[in-house]
Amino acid sequence: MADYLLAIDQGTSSSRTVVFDSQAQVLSSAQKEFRQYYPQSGWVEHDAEEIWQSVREVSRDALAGSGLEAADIAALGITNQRETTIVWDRDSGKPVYKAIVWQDRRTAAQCAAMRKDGVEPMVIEKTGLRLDPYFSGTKLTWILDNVPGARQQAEAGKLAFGTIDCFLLWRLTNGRVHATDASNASRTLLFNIHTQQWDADLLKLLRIPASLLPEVKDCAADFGMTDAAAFGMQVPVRAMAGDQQAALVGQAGFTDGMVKSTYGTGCFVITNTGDKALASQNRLLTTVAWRLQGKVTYALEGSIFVAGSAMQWLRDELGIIDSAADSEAIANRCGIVESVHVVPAFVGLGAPYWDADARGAILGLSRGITRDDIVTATVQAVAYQTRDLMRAMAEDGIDPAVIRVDGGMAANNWFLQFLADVIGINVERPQNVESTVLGAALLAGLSCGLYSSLDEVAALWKSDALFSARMDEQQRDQLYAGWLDAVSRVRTVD
Ligand SMILES: Nc1ncnc2c1ncn2[C@@H]1O[C@H](COP(=O)(O)OP(=O)(O)O)[C@@H](O)[C@H]1O
Ligand SMILES: O=P(O)(O)OC[C@H](O)CO
Repeated sequence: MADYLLAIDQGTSSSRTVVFDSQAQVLSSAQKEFRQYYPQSGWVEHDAEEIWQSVREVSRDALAGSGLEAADIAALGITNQRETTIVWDRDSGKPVYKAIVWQDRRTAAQCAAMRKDGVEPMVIEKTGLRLDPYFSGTKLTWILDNVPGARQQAEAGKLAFGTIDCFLLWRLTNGRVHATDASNASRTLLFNIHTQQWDADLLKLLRIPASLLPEVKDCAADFGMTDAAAFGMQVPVRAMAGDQQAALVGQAGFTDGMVKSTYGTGCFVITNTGDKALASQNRLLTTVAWRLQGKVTYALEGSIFVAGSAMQWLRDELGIIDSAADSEAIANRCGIVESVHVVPAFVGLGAPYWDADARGAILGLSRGITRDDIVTATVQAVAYQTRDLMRAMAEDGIDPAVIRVDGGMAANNWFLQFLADVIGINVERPQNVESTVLGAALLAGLSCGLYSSLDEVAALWKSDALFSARMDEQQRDQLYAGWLDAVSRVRTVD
Protein backbone atom coordinates (compact mmCIF):
# COMPACT_ATOMS: atom_id res chain seq x y z
CA MET A 1 0.00 0.00 0.00
CA ALA A 2 1.20 3.52 -0.79
CA ASP A 3 1.92 5.11 2.57
CA TYR A 4 4.57 7.73 1.91
CA LEU A 5 3.92 11.44 1.65
CA LEU A 6 5.45 14.01 -0.64
CA ALA A 7 5.42 17.67 0.36
CA ILE A 8 6.46 20.75 -1.58
CA ASP A 9 7.44 23.89 0.34
CA GLN A 10 7.74 26.76 -2.09
CA GLY A 11 9.42 29.36 0.18
CA THR A 12 10.60 32.91 -0.42
CA SER A 13 14.27 32.00 -0.71
CA SER A 14 14.10 28.42 -1.92
CA SER A 15 11.89 25.57 -3.09
CA ARG A 16 12.14 22.25 -1.31
CA THR A 17 10.46 18.90 -1.56
CA VAL A 18 10.57 16.27 1.15
CA VAL A 19 9.51 12.61 1.18
CA PHE A 20 8.17 11.47 4.57
CA ASP A 21 7.20 8.08 5.86
CA SER A 22 3.96 7.66 7.79
CA GLN A 23 5.79 8.34 11.08
CA ALA A 24 6.73 11.79 9.77
CA GLN A 25 10.38 10.78 9.40
CA VAL A 26 12.27 12.33 6.49
CA LEU A 27 13.31 9.81 3.84
CA SER A 28 14.88 12.29 1.48
CA SER A 29 14.76 15.93 0.54
CA ALA A 30 15.99 18.32 -2.10
CA GLN A 31 16.20 22.10 -2.05
CA LYS A 32 17.05 24.83 -4.53
CA GLU A 33 17.47 28.57 -4.10
CA PHE A 34 16.20 30.78 -6.89
CA ARG A 35 16.80 34.33 -7.95
CA GLN A 36 15.37 37.38 -6.19
CA TYR A 37 14.73 40.46 -8.34
CA TYR A 38 14.88 43.95 -6.83
CA PRO A 39 14.02 46.20 -9.80
CA GLN A 40 13.45 49.31 -7.65
CA SER A 41 13.76 50.30 -4.00
CA GLY A 42 11.08 48.44 -2.07
CA TRP A 43 10.16 46.19 -5.03
CA VAL A 44 10.70 42.42 -4.81
CA GLU A 45 9.88 40.02 -7.66
CA HIS A 46 10.29 36.34 -8.50
CA ASP A 47 10.17 34.67 -11.88
CA ALA A 48 7.23 32.24 -11.75
CA GLU A 49 8.84 30.07 -14.46
CA GLU A 50 12.03 29.76 -12.38
CA ILE A 51 9.89 28.81 -9.38
CA TRP A 52 8.07 26.16 -11.40
CA GLN A 53 11.33 24.73 -12.76
CA SER A 54 12.85 24.64 -9.26
CA VAL A 55 9.78 22.84 -7.89
CA ARG A 56 9.91 20.23 -10.66
CA GLU A 57 13.61 19.70 -10.14
CA VAL A 58 13.55 19.31 -6.35
CA SER A 59 10.49 17.07 -6.50
CA ARG A 60 12.14 14.73 -8.97
CA ASP A 61 15.37 14.75 -6.94
CA ALA A 62 13.58 14.08 -3.66
CA LEU A 63 11.64 11.16 -5.11
CA ALA A 64 14.77 9.72 -6.71
CA GLY A 65 16.67 10.13 -3.41
CA SER A 66 14.01 8.19 -1.53
CA GLY A 67 14.34 5.18 -3.80
CA LEU A 68 10.54 5.11 -4.11
CA GLU A 69 8.27 5.14 -7.14
CA ALA A 70 5.45 7.64 -7.67
CA ALA A 71 3.06 4.76 -6.97
CA ASP A 72 4.40 4.58 -3.37
CA ILE A 73 3.26 8.15 -2.68
CA ALA A 74 -0.14 8.22 -1.01
CA ALA A 75 -0.56 11.96 -1.35
CA LEU A 76 1.16 15.24 -2.16
CA GLY A 77 0.81 18.37 -0.01
CA ILE A 78 1.76 21.88 -1.13
CA THR A 79 2.71 24.76 1.10
CA ASN A 80 3.99 28.12 -0.04
CA GLN A 81 5.17 31.63 0.60
CA ARG A 82 1.86 33.43 0.94
CA GLU A 83 0.43 36.58 -0.70
CA THR A 84 2.92 36.51 -3.61
CA THR A 85 0.80 37.29 -6.65
CA ILE A 86 0.82 35.77 -10.13
CA VAL A 87 -1.48 36.43 -13.08
CA TRP A 88 -1.28 34.07 -16.03
CA ASP A 89 -2.90 33.43 -19.37
CA ARG A 90 -5.45 30.61 -19.15
CA ASP A 91 -4.59 29.31 -22.65
CA SER A 92 -0.81 29.36 -22.61
CA GLY A 93 -0.31 29.11 -18.84
CA LYS A 94 2.29 31.90 -19.16
CA PRO A 95 2.48 34.59 -16.47
CA VAL A 96 1.76 38.07 -17.79
CA TYR A 97 4.21 39.62 -15.31
CA LYS A 98 6.77 38.52 -12.74
CA ALA A 99 5.42 37.24 -9.41
CA ILE A 100 5.07 40.25 -7.09
CA VAL A 101 6.46 39.03 -3.79
CA TRP A 102 4.77 39.55 -0.41
CA GLN A 103 7.66 41.79 0.65
CA ASP A 104 7.08 44.18 -2.26
CA ARG A 105 6.01 47.70 -1.24
CA ARG A 106 5.09 49.19 -4.64
CA THR A 107 1.45 49.67 -3.70
CA ALA A 108 2.16 51.63 -0.50
CA ALA A 109 0.72 54.87 -1.93
CA GLN A 110 -2.44 53.10 -3.14
CA CYS A 111 -2.94 51.61 0.33
CA ALA A 112 -2.38 54.99 1.98
CA ALA A 113 -4.92 56.61 -0.35
CA MET A 114 -7.52 53.95 0.45
CA ARG A 115 -6.88 54.36 4.16
CA LYS A 116 -7.47 58.08 3.74
CA ASP A 117 -10.79 57.28 2.08
CA GLY A 118 -11.84 55.58 5.30
CA VAL A 119 -12.34 52.06 3.92
CA GLU A 120 -9.84 50.28 6.16
CA PRO A 121 -12.30 49.37 8.96
CA MET A 122 -14.50 47.56 6.41
CA VAL A 123 -11.46 45.72 5.02
CA ILE A 124 -10.28 44.71 8.49
CA GLU A 125 -13.72 43.52 9.49
CA LYS A 126 -14.14 41.31 6.42
CA THR A 127 -10.60 40.01 5.90
CA GLY A 128 -8.88 40.24 9.30
CA LEU A 129 -6.01 41.93 7.43
CA ARG A 130 -5.00 45.59 6.96
CA LEU A 131 -4.61 47.91 4.02
CA ASP A 132 -0.94 47.18 3.52
CA PRO A 133 1.02 46.34 0.35
CA TYR A 134 1.92 43.01 2.00
CA PHE A 135 -1.31 41.33 0.85
CA SER A 136 -2.17 40.14 -2.67
CA GLY A 137 -5.14 42.43 -3.46
CA THR A 138 -3.33 45.66 -4.33
CA LYS A 139 -0.57 43.72 -6.11
CA LEU A 140 -3.21 42.20 -8.35
CA THR A 141 -4.72 45.62 -9.05
CA TRP A 142 -1.24 46.90 -9.89
CA ILE A 143 -0.74 44.15 -12.49
CA LEU A 144 -4.14 44.83 -14.08
CA ASP A 145 -3.41 48.56 -14.22
CA ASN A 146 0.21 48.41 -15.37
CA VAL A 147 0.66 45.43 -17.67
CA PRO A 148 -0.50 46.53 -21.15
CA GLY A 149 -3.76 44.81 -22.08
CA ALA A 150 -4.08 42.90 -18.80
CA ARG A 151 -7.28 44.53 -17.61
CA GLN A 152 -9.10 43.98 -20.91
CA GLN A 153 -7.94 40.38 -21.04
CA ALA A 154 -8.99 39.82 -17.44
CA GLU A 155 -12.41 41.28 -18.17
CA ALA A 156 -12.69 38.90 -21.13
CA GLY A 157 -12.03 35.96 -18.77
CA LYS A 158 -8.70 35.11 -20.41
CA LEU A 159 -6.49 35.45 -17.32
CA ALA A 160 -6.21 33.64 -14.01
CA PHE A 161 -4.96 34.94 -10.67
CA GLY A 162 -3.37 32.85 -7.98
CA THR A 163 -0.94 32.79 -5.12
CA ILE A 164 2.00 30.40 -5.53
CA ASP A 165 0.05 27.31 -4.35
CA CYS A 166 -2.60 27.97 -6.97
CA PHE A 167 -0.13 28.62 -9.79
CA LEU A 168 1.79 25.44 -8.94
CA LEU A 169 -1.42 23.44 -8.86
CA TRP A 170 -2.35 24.81 -12.30
CA ARG A 171 1.03 23.75 -13.65
CA LEU A 172 1.05 20.39 -11.79
CA THR A 173 -2.32 19.49 -13.27
CA ASN A 174 -1.44 20.93 -16.68
CA GLY A 175 -4.07 23.66 -16.44
CA ARG A 176 -6.92 21.40 -15.35
CA VAL A 177 -7.40 22.75 -11.81
CA HIS A 178 -7.66 26.40 -10.76
CA ALA A 179 -8.02 26.20 -7.00
CA THR A 180 -6.54 27.47 -3.77
CA ASP A 181 -7.26 26.71 -0.12
CA ALA A 182 -8.91 28.80 2.58
CA SER A 183 -5.65 29.64 4.39
CA ASN A 184 -4.06 31.09 1.26
CA ALA A 185 -7.28 32.80 0.21
CA SER A 186 -7.42 34.49 3.61
CA ARG A 187 -4.21 36.41 2.75
CA THR A 188 -5.43 37.99 -0.48
CA LEU A 189 -7.50 40.92 0.90
CA LEU A 190 -10.33 39.64 -1.32
CA PHE A 191 -11.68 36.83 0.85
CA ASN A 192 -14.24 37.22 3.61
CA ILE A 193 -12.95 35.06 6.46
CA HIS A 194 -16.39 34.91 8.11
CA THR A 195 -18.48 33.86 5.09
CA GLN A 196 -15.55 31.92 3.50
CA GLN A 197 -16.36 33.50 0.12
CA TRP A 198 -14.66 35.91 -2.24
CA ASP A 199 -16.23 39.22 -1.27
CA ALA A 200 -18.03 41.36 -3.87
CA ASP A 201 -17.40 44.64 -1.95
CA LEU A 202 -13.68 43.97 -1.80
CA LEU A 203 -13.53 43.02 -5.48
CA LYS A 204 -15.30 46.27 -6.32
CA LEU A 205 -13.02 48.32 -4.08
CA LEU A 206 -9.91 46.86 -5.72
CA ARG A 207 -11.47 46.74 -9.23
CA ILE A 208 -10.87 43.02 -9.69
CA PRO A 209 -13.00 40.92 -12.09
CA ALA A 210 -14.32 37.81 -10.33
CA SER A 211 -13.46 35.67 -13.38
CA LEU A 212 -9.79 35.82 -12.33
CA LEU A 213 -10.36 33.99 -9.06
CA PRO A 214 -9.77 30.33 -8.18
CA GLU A 215 -12.14 28.01 -6.36
CA VAL A 216 -11.45 27.94 -2.60
CA LYS A 217 -11.22 24.47 -1.04
CA ASP A 218 -10.49 23.05 2.42
CA CYS A 219 -6.80 22.64 3.27
CA ALA A 220 -7.21 18.87 3.17
CA ALA A 221 -9.16 18.14 0.00
CA ASP A 222 -8.95 16.52 -3.40
CA PHE A 223 -7.02 18.97 -5.59
CA GLY A 224 -6.67 16.54 -8.53
CA MET A 225 -3.88 14.38 -9.94
CA THR A 226 -0.58 15.76 -11.10
CA ASP A 227 0.07 15.40 -14.82
CA ALA A 228 2.87 12.91 -15.48
CA ALA A 229 4.12 14.76 -18.54
CA ALA A 230 4.12 18.19 -16.87
CA PHE A 231 5.49 17.13 -13.48
CA GLY A 232 7.36 13.93 -14.19
CA MET A 233 5.12 11.82 -11.95
CA GLN A 234 1.46 11.19 -11.33
CA VAL A 235 0.42 11.62 -7.69
CA PRO A 236 -2.77 12.85 -5.99
CA VAL A 237 -2.62 16.41 -4.61
CA ARG A 238 -4.49 16.17 -1.32
CA ALA A 239 -3.52 19.27 0.67
CA MET A 240 -2.64 22.93 0.34
CA ALA A 241 -1.91 25.54 3.00
CA GLY A 242 -0.02 28.79 3.42
CA ASP A 243 3.41 28.14 4.88
CA GLN A 244 2.81 29.78 8.25
CA GLN A 245 -0.43 27.91 8.77
CA ALA A 246 1.24 24.68 7.65
CA ALA A 247 3.97 25.33 10.23
CA LEU A 248 1.30 25.51 12.94
CA VAL A 249 0.13 22.06 11.79
CA GLY A 250 3.74 20.77 11.73
CA GLN A 251 4.14 22.09 15.28
CA ALA A 252 0.94 20.30 16.31
CA GLY A 253 -0.55 23.62 17.42
CA PHE A 254 -4.04 22.20 17.39
CA THR A 255 -5.31 23.58 20.69
CA ASP A 256 -6.75 27.01 21.33
CA GLY A 257 -3.94 29.22 22.74
CA MET A 258 -0.97 27.31 21.30
CA VAL A 259 1.67 29.57 19.74
CA LYS A 260 4.37 28.93 17.14
CA SER A 261 6.96 31.29 15.71
CA THR A 262 8.69 30.50 12.42
CA TYR A 263 12.05 32.07 11.52
CA GLY A 264 12.55 31.76 7.77
CA THR A 265 12.98 34.74 5.46
CA GLY A 266 10.58 36.62 7.72
CA CYS A 267 9.20 35.74 11.15
CA PHE A 268 5.58 34.87 11.74
CA VAL A 269 4.06 34.28 15.17
CA ILE A 270 0.73 32.49 15.01
CA THR A 271 -1.65 31.69 17.84
CA ASN A 272 -4.47 29.19 17.43
CA THR A 273 -7.71 30.92 18.52
CA GLY A 274 -10.03 27.99 17.84
CA ASP A 275 -13.37 28.74 16.24
CA LYS A 276 -13.17 32.43 17.21
CA ALA A 277 -12.02 35.02 14.68
CA LEU A 278 -10.49 37.18 17.41
CA ALA A 279 -10.25 40.85 16.38
CA SER A 280 -6.93 42.27 17.57
CA GLN A 281 -6.80 45.57 19.43
CA ASN A 282 -3.11 45.79 18.61
CA ARG A 283 -2.84 45.63 14.84
CA LEU A 284 -2.25 41.91 14.63
CA LEU A 285 -3.95 39.97 11.85
CA THR A 286 -6.91 37.62 12.11
CA THR A 287 -6.50 34.79 9.69
CA VAL A 288 -7.61 31.28 8.75
CA ALA A 289 -5.34 28.70 10.40
CA TRP A 290 -6.98 25.92 8.42
CA ARG A 291 -10.33 24.73 7.17
CA LEU A 292 -10.98 21.02 7.56
CA GLN A 293 -14.24 19.35 6.56
CA GLY A 294 -15.73 22.81 6.15
CA LYS A 295 -14.88 23.86 9.73
CA VAL A 296 -12.62 26.87 10.14
CA THR A 297 -9.98 27.24 12.84
CA TYR A 298 -8.81 30.83 13.16
CA ALA A 299 -5.51 32.32 14.25
CA LEU A 300 -4.04 35.58 15.40
CA GLU A 301 -0.86 36.43 13.53
CA GLY A 302 2.05 38.82 13.92
CA SER A 303 4.17 39.18 10.77
CA ILE A 304 7.74 40.47 10.64
CA PHE A 305 9.10 40.98 7.14
CA VAL A 306 12.81 40.45 7.80
CA ALA A 307 14.26 37.71 10.05
CA GLY A 308 16.57 35.08 8.49
CA SER A 309 16.94 37.35 5.47
CA ALA A 310 18.83 39.79 7.70
CA MET A 311 21.49 37.05 8.00
CA GLN A 312 21.56 36.85 4.21
CA TRP A 313 22.04 40.62 4.11
CA LEU A 314 25.04 40.29 6.43
CA ARG A 315 26.34 37.56 4.15
CA ASP A 316 25.49 38.83 0.66
CA GLU A 317 25.30 42.62 0.82
CA LEU A 318 27.65 43.50 3.70
CA GLY A 319 29.84 40.44 3.15
CA ILE A 320 30.76 40.26 6.85
CA ILE A 321 29.80 36.62 7.41
CA ASP A 322 30.40 33.61 5.17
CA SER A 323 27.18 31.79 5.99
CA ALA A 324 24.02 32.46 8.00
CA ALA A 325 25.15 29.81 10.48
CA ASP A 326 28.29 31.87 11.27
CA SER A 327 26.07 34.31 13.13
CA GLU A 328 25.82 31.82 16.00
CA ALA A 329 29.56 31.47 16.66
CA ILE A 330 29.99 35.22 16.34
CA ALA A 331 27.18 36.02 18.80
CA ASN A 332 28.57 33.38 21.18
CA ARG A 333 31.96 35.01 21.38
CA CYS A 334 30.62 38.57 21.28
CA GLY A 335 27.90 38.25 23.91
CA ILE A 336 24.86 40.50 24.21
CA VAL A 337 25.36 43.90 22.57
CA GLU A 338 23.69 46.80 24.38
CA SER A 339 24.96 49.90 22.66
CA VAL A 340 24.21 49.08 19.01
CA HIS A 341 20.82 48.44 17.44
CA VAL A 342 20.20 47.24 13.91
CA VAL A 343 16.67 47.90 12.68
CA PRO A 344 16.26 45.67 9.60
CA ALA A 345 13.30 47.58 8.12
CA PHE A 346 14.52 46.90 4.58
CA VAL A 347 10.98 46.65 3.24
CA GLY A 348 9.24 48.73 5.89
CA LEU A 349 7.96 47.45 9.21
CA GLY A 350 5.23 44.82 9.60
CA ALA A 351 3.22 44.14 12.74
CA PRO A 352 2.55 45.89 14.99
CA TYR A 353 3.87 49.07 13.31
CA TRP A 354 2.63 48.65 9.70
CA ASP A 355 4.93 51.31 8.37
CA ALA A 356 5.51 50.63 4.67
CA ASP A 357 7.82 53.62 4.20
CA ALA A 358 10.17 53.01 7.13
CA ARG A 359 13.66 51.90 6.13
CA GLY A 360 16.44 50.25 8.12
CA ALA A 361 19.13 51.81 10.30
CA ILE A 362 22.17 50.95 12.41
CA LEU A 363 22.21 53.10 15.54
CA GLY A 364 24.71 53.61 18.33
CA LEU A 365 27.90 53.35 16.28
CA SER A 366 31.13 54.42 17.94
CA ARG A 367 34.76 53.89 16.89
CA GLY A 368 35.09 50.68 18.90
CA ILE A 369 32.13 48.91 17.29
CA THR A 370 33.21 45.78 15.43
CA ARG A 371 31.80 43.49 12.82
CA ASP A 372 30.89 41.05 15.60
CA ASP A 373 28.77 43.71 17.32
CA ILE A 374 26.86 44.41 14.10
CA VAL A 375 26.25 40.71 13.45
CA THR A 376 25.11 40.07 17.02
CA ALA A 377 22.90 43.16 17.07
CA THR A 378 21.24 41.92 13.87
CA VAL A 379 20.49 38.55 15.48
CA GLN A 380 19.16 40.37 18.54
CA ALA A 381 16.87 42.52 16.37
CA VAL A 382 14.91 39.43 15.33
CA ALA A 383 14.29 38.62 18.99
CA TYR A 384 13.26 42.21 19.81
CA GLN A 385 10.79 42.17 16.93
CA THR A 386 9.33 38.96 18.32
CA ARG A 387 8.90 40.74 21.65
CA ASP A 388 7.00 43.49 19.82
CA LEU A 389 4.60 40.80 18.63
CA MET A 390 4.35 38.97 21.96
CA ARG A 391 3.62 42.26 23.71
CA ALA A 392 0.79 42.94 21.26
CA MET A 393 -0.49 39.37 21.70
CA ALA A 394 -0.41 39.72 25.50
CA GLU A 395 -2.59 42.84 25.24
CA ASP A 396 -5.00 40.75 23.14
CA GLY A 397 -5.15 38.20 25.96
CA ILE A 398 -2.66 35.65 24.60
CA ASP A 399 -0.34 34.56 27.38
CA PRO A 400 1.47 31.30 26.50
CA ALA A 401 3.83 29.45 28.85
CA VAL A 402 5.90 28.32 25.90
CA ILE A 403 6.21 29.12 22.20
CA ARG A 404 7.27 26.50 19.66
CA VAL A 405 9.87 27.73 17.18
CA ASP A 406 10.98 26.48 13.77
CA GLY A 407 12.42 27.60 10.42
CA GLY A 408 16.03 27.96 9.27
CA MET A 409 17.04 30.46 11.95
CA ALA A 410 15.76 28.16 14.72
CA ALA A 411 18.98 26.18 14.19
CA ASN A 412 20.77 29.03 15.98
CA ASN A 413 20.96 28.15 19.71
CA TRP A 414 22.35 31.52 20.75
CA PHE A 415 19.43 33.24 19.07
CA LEU A 416 16.86 30.99 20.74
CA GLN A 417 18.32 31.54 24.22
CA PHE A 418 18.38 35.31 23.67
CA LEU A 419 14.83 35.10 22.31
CA ALA A 420 13.55 33.28 25.40
CA ASP A 421 15.33 35.83 27.61
CA VAL A 422 14.02 38.87 25.78
CA ILE A 423 10.41 37.76 25.49
CA GLY A 424 10.41 36.25 28.98
CA ILE A 425 8.71 33.09 27.69
CA ASN A 426 10.19 29.60 27.31
CA VAL A 427 11.01 28.61 23.75
CA GLU A 428 10.82 25.02 22.50
CA ARG A 429 12.31 23.62 19.32
CA PRO A 430 11.07 20.38 17.75
CA GLN A 431 13.33 17.69 16.34
CA ASN A 432 12.35 18.65 12.83
CA VAL A 433 12.65 22.45 12.44
CA GLU A 434 11.15 22.21 8.95
CA SER A 435 7.64 22.41 10.40
CA THR A 436 6.26 24.04 7.28
CA VAL A 437 6.93 21.21 4.88
CA LEU A 438 6.07 18.68 7.58
CA GLY A 439 2.70 20.42 8.08
CA ALA A 440 1.91 20.11 4.37
CA ALA A 441 2.73 16.40 4.49
CA LEU A 442 0.61 15.86 7.61
CA LEU A 443 -2.37 17.63 6.03
CA ALA A 444 -1.96 15.43 2.96
CA GLY A 445 -1.80 12.39 5.25
CA LEU A 446 -5.01 13.44 6.99
CA SER A 447 -6.65 14.07 3.65
CA CYS A 448 -5.85 10.66 2.19
CA GLY A 449 -6.73 8.78 5.38
CA LEU A 450 -3.19 7.85 6.44
CA TYR A 451 -4.01 9.61 9.73
CA SER A 452 -7.47 9.46 11.20
CA SER A 453 -7.40 12.46 13.54
CA LEU A 454 -5.48 15.56 14.63
CA ASP A 455 -4.65 13.72 17.87
CA GLU A 456 -2.89 11.05 15.86
CA VAL A 457 -0.94 13.77 14.05
CA ALA A 458 -0.10 15.58 17.32
CA ALA A 459 1.43 12.39 18.72
CA LEU A 460 4.10 12.57 16.01
CA TRP A 461 5.52 15.88 17.35
CA LYS A 462 8.81 15.48 19.24
CA SER A 463 10.73 18.06 21.27
CA ASP A 464 14.43 18.64 20.70
CA ALA A 465 15.37 21.45 23.09
CA LEU A 466 13.79 23.83 25.58
CA PHE A 467 15.30 27.29 26.11
CA SER A 468 14.17 28.72 29.44
CA ALA A 469 13.72 32.44 30.00
CA ARG A 470 16.38 33.29 32.59
CA MET A 471 17.40 36.92 32.09
CA ASP A 472 16.42 39.20 34.96
CA GLU A 473 13.56 41.52 34.25
CA GLN A 474 15.56 44.71 34.63
CA GLN A 475 18.10 43.75 31.97
CA ARG A 476 15.34 42.48 29.69
CA ASP A 477 13.41 45.73 29.92
CA GLN A 478 16.52 47.85 29.53
CA LEU A 479 17.57 46.06 26.35
CA TYR A 480 14.08 46.28 24.95
CA ALA A 481 13.82 50.00 25.76
CA GLY A 482 16.94 50.50 23.61
CA TRP A 483 15.23 48.66 20.76
CA LEU A 484 12.04 50.70 21.06
CA ASP A 485 14.09 53.88 20.93
CA ALA A 486 15.90 52.64 17.79
CA VAL A 487 12.61 51.71 16.08
CA SER A 488 11.12 55.10 16.90
CA ARG A 489 13.94 56.73 14.88
CA VAL A 490 12.96 54.95 11.65
CA ARG A 491 9.19 55.10 11.89
CA THR A 492 7.33 57.40 9.50
CA VAL A 493 3.82 56.89 10.94
CA ASP A 494 2.47 56.26 14.47
N1 LIG B 1 22.20 29.00 11.89
C1 LIG B 1 21.48 30.04 11.44
N2 LIG B 1 21.46 31.21 12.11
C2 LIG B 1 20.71 32.26 11.67
N3 LIG B 1 19.95 32.22 10.57
C3 LIG B 1 19.95 31.10 9.84
C4 LIG B 1 20.70 29.96 10.23
N4 LIG B 1 20.49 28.99 9.30
C5 LIG B 1 19.62 29.51 8.38
N5 LIG B 1 19.31 30.78 8.70
C6 LIG B 1 18.40 31.68 7.97
O1 LIG B 1 17.19 30.99 7.79
C7 LIG B 1 16.59 31.36 6.54
C8 LIG B 1 16.16 30.10 5.79
O2 LIG B 1 15.14 29.51 6.48
P1 LIG B 1 13.94 28.77 5.73
O3 LIG B 1 13.03 28.29 6.82
O4 LIG B 1 14.52 27.79 4.80
O5 LIG B 1 13.33 30.02 4.94
P2 LIG B 1 12.23 30.20 3.79
O6 LIG B 1 11.18 29.15 4.02
O7 LIG B 1 11.73 31.60 4.00
O8 LIG B 1 12.89 30.07 2.44
C9 LIG B 1 17.62 32.12 5.75
O9 LIG B 1 17.18 33.47 5.66
C10 LIG B 1 18.90 32.01 6.57
O10 LIG B 1 19.59 33.24 6.58
O1 LIG C 1 9.03 32.24 2.91
P1 LIG C 1 8.77 32.39 4.36
O2 LIG C 1 8.88 31.09 5.08
O3 LIG C 1 9.57 33.46 5.05
O4 LIG C 1 7.23 32.82 4.53
C1 LIG C 1 6.70 33.91 3.87
C2 LIG C 1 5.30 34.19 4.36
O5 LIG C 1 4.38 33.22 3.98
C3 LIG C 1 4.82 35.55 3.93
O6 LIG C 1 3.56 35.82 4.48
